[in-house]
Amino acid sequence: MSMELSTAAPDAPAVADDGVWLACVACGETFAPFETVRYTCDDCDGLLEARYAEPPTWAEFEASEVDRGVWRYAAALPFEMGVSLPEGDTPLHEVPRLESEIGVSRLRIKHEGMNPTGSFKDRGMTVGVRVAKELGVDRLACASTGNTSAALAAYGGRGGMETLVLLPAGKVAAGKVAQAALHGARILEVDGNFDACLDIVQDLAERGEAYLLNSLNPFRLEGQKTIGFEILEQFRDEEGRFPDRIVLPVGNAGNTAALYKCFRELVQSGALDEADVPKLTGVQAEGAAPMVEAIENDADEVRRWDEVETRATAIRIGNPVNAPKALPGIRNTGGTAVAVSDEEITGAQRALAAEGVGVEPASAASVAGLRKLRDEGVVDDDEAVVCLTTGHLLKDPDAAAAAGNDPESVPNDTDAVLAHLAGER
Ligand SMILES: Cc1ncc(COP(=O)(O)O)c(C=O)c1O
Ligand SMILES: N[C@@H](CCOP(=O)(O)O)C(=O)O
Repeated sequence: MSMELSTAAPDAPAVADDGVWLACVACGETFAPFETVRYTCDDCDGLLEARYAEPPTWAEFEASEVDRGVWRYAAALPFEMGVSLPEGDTPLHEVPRLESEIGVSRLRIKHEGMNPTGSFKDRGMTVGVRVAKELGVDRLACASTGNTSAALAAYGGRGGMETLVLLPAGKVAAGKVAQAALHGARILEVDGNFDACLDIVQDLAERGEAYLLNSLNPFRLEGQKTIGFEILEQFRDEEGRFPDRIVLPVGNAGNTAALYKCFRELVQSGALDEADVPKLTGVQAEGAAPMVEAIENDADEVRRWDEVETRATAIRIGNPVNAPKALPGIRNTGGTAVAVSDEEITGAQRALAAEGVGVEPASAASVAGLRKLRDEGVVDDDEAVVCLTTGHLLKDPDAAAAAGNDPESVPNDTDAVLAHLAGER
């Protein structure tokens, strides 16, 4: 089964339902999409992806009844509408000071922290929960470093379903645990890292105890694919040109896989020239960088890291399950991957915040990675770049407080406040 950028649109197999089916990216076997719950290939256990008889065109998006957000791109999704809050339509910020400091021809920040629960996961959940309804399941579950659990709890709650989230104990930022709790999820804290939580959730799903809504679920990635459509439309409207490169943080590698799928579908329909496909450039924290290791070693598979650590807890992941989809995405678009230190991440978080863009640490990894690749000469000064920032600053208030200014105590008196500001004590 080809994961090449440029392949002809596939003919619909007999199992297709209204022009949609699931295909194994490893062996090519096809499956009916909504007949039974399935996450991986029955034959070889490979990853599945949704396929469409008609890949999408810009004209279909422009003709959409929904004028913004994820469901504007329904022509590229398995349904016309999902369980929606609504999500998507996030801003593409200009950051002139960072642009000139890093030294690229154009830099924009796609701030996915502006989604309803504060991260890109909402785009996946609106589709994933819709599919869960189609399949008739009643309990949804995920493993999470935090954001997936917040989105699952909100969208599952909205859909009137039971939600169960497994978190690595003590390793999830406060804002995210609070979201999952208030949106009504049952929270299980596991004495292990995210990858261990995902192993358990996969076992639960295989035993039919819950419907898994991590990015191993191919329909989650269909929703996340709309980040790509939106970036291309926003960037093109603004400048009449597509970005040369999209830089993004990588954890479980779902977004990398989803963006690559977006580009492949547009190339298939003729909506995007292969030469205009942005270079997918992944960034990981040094303490959790198995994808970077695989790219640097030109390896076909990613080695699972059992010990992972980083201040950017959202990407504290050692076994990126979407690697078989994401590695071709990086390679076939001419991109690369780079690891950054926690200090570099915090520096980028501060620089974004100074321009009014508040992001959580994992999100700032994209900007830290761009800075590093520019310093190393991997990124050219004439490139137009979009950095994806994946989650909102308030997700991790402790990290924000630690990276920001300390509050100063002053007396309850205006003259004393003025004296304090003038440097007298
Ligand atoms: C804020 C944030 N950024 C980045 C990532 C990594 O995204 P992906 O797993 O799609 O690589 C995650 C979760 O994995 C996240 O929560
Ligand atoms: N950062 C993620 C990790 C799980 O990723 P998923 O995309 O596979 O759900 C999170 O927020 O939990």
